Amino acid sequence: MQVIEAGMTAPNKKFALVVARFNSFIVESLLQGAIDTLKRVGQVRDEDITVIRVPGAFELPLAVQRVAASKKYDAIIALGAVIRGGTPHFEYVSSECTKGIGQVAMQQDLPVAFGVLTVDSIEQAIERAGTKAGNKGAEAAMSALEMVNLLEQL
Ligand SMILES: Nc1c(NC[C@H](O)[C@H](O)[C@H](O)CO)[nH]c(=O)[nH]c1=O
Ligand SMILES: CC(=O)[C@@H](O)COP(=O)(O)O
Repeated sequence: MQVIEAGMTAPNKKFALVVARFNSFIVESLLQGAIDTLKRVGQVRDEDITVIRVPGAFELPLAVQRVAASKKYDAIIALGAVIRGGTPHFEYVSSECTKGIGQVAMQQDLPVAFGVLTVDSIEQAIERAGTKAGNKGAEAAMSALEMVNLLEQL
């Protein structure tokens, strides 16, 4: 049996974090969690981390696509927080964001970690942005670190 899996340190890799500004009081915690993970776990240098900001989650896919096409980065981490309101708008924003980001990863053959919260309430968002349910930004960074190393072995 052969098992292929990868480590988490990536000291010579470049990472782009594409960050939605909407619900910034949540997303900034996701961003800090992601950056902390890249540096502390991945040993990624400060100069190898780039943050790109967009208005909201709906704009993430286009920016992620442009960043991927630049061929400047080894992985992308998309961060945002889509919080259900009183209309079906949540469904459209979250589905288009999710689908678009996934398509970029496949089309560009590049690790694109999904760190976008899609939650029913602010409380759920807070729980997943560094409190009792962890930090989805940090989790996305862990995925990016592993995938960068794994794809080099495939
Ligand atoms: N309601 C949320 C949004 N809505 C804004 C859209 O993402 C987009 O910026 C707007 O429709 C203009 O194109 N965005 C989030 O990131 N989170 C939300 O909860
Ligand atoms: C995800 C959204 O777009 C949502 O926050 C907007 O709220 P509403 O559905 O009340 O307009």
